[in-house]
Amino acid sequence: MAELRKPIPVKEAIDRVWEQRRDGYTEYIAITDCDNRRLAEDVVASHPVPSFPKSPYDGFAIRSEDTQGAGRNQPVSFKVIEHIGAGQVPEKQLHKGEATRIMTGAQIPAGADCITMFEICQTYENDEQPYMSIKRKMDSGQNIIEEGSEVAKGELLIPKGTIINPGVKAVLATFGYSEVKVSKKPVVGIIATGTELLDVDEELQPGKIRNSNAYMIASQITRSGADYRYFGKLKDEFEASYETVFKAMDEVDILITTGGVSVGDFDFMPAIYDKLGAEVLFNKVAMRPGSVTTAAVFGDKLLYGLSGNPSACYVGFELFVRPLLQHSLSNQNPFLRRVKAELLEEFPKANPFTRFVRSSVTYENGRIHVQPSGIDKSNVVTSLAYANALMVLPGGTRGFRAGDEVEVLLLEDQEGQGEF
Ligand SMILES: Nc1nc2c(c(=O)[nH]1)N[C@H]1C(S)=C(S)[C@@H](COP(=O)(O)OP(=O)(O)OC[C@H]3O[C@@H](n4cnc5c(N)ncnc54)[C@H](O)[C@@H]3O)O[C@H]1N2
Ligand code: MOO
Ligand SMILES: [Mg+2]
Repeated sequence: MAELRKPIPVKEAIDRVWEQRRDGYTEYIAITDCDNRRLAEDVVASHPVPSFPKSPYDGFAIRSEDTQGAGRNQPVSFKVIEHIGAGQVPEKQLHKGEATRIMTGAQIPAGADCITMFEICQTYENDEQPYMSIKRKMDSGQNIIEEGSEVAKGELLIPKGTIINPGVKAVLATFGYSEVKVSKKPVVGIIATGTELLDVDEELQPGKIRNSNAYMIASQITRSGADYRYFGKLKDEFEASYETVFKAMDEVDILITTGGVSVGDFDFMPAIYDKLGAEVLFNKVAMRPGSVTTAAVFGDKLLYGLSGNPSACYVGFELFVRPLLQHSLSNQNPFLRRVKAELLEEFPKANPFTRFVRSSVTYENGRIHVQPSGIDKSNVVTSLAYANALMVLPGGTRGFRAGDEVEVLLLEDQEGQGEF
């Protein structure tokens, strides 16, 4: 008789692998290459921004006290003593009745305490000496971008773990990070098992299928920010499979196999764990799909035996592998973000085990809607194409109606959350 496995709750299975998490390594890479990587250190302002007081407009720098007598019929005149553009440093200090012609982004000259825009100034010349006049009073500090008004030196700007997007990059460049310290991508190995598997470029043959899981897992690994190494597909043969698994463990941080973990006559993964002497953390989880998902520790590395059934394999990766990769990439919120959504169509199946339904989340009029993205069977591959979420239907529930509120895990969200 086939071995009877005792299912453990999903949360407990996640806790068991979570205990095995490893901190990742860091590396420096060029700022041009760091998109979508995660910062491995806090970005702290090494200087104030701006680092000098500057003009927000093209106009004139003057002393506000010189405008006190100005009015609609009372222009006050200034002698223009210098002319500077952005990048030039003013050389002259302003005294009573003097102005500097100044462009946007240029440093404010000593003595000046406000900027008047060109649009409110009259300009003229007298004996080739330029002058300007204005007909309104100015306040001290008016139209001046003060040193440090945006950011003070020493301020924490972006915490470690943040994904580098265009805005983060602008900040990195502002503070001179030509090289950026990022979390090194962990390397995850992939082995597909199954005598029935054809390569993606092979014609279909009787009884055979193309290996879709290896490509799917590689893509999930990439989506979660890690690197993968593909060790190929193996026939269901014990010795050769054992050798490949044993050697692969040496070359990766985490190893994933797909297929061969159940109780079939050609499911060799359990025997491989045995021969390795790996400590099996679980081999049955109270969930659908993916109940056969297995995790084991070999040396200081985790070995995942994901199901061969495509949807079960997919869900197993997202629930049990992804959070550890996120941790090693220093994401402070390594778990999938969970939100509430309104179910758009009925889901009549009962759920003896917690069910993770491949689903499509849409946003309409500020509300989150969800519906299954296709056939809800473990062996189905096509429903994965439109899945951007997993609907979580707790074990013991008897089916759901359209309009019910359900929880969903967002698969393409970058923020995540702190707990499962
Ligand atoms: N007597 C029992 N039979 C089964 C049980 C059980 O508890 N008792 N569990 C079922 C469940 S649930 C699942 S899920 C599957 C898990 O099977 P395995 O993980 O052992 O995977 P395989 O047997 O190798 O393959 C299952 C299925 O998936 C296809 N497959 C495999 N690899 C790939 C791939 N790389 N790309 C695409 N499809 C793949 C394979 O052809 C099979 O159809 O076991 C149930 N049986
Ligand atoms: O491990 Mo299976 O996915 O529950 O059909
Ligand atoms: Mg099997």
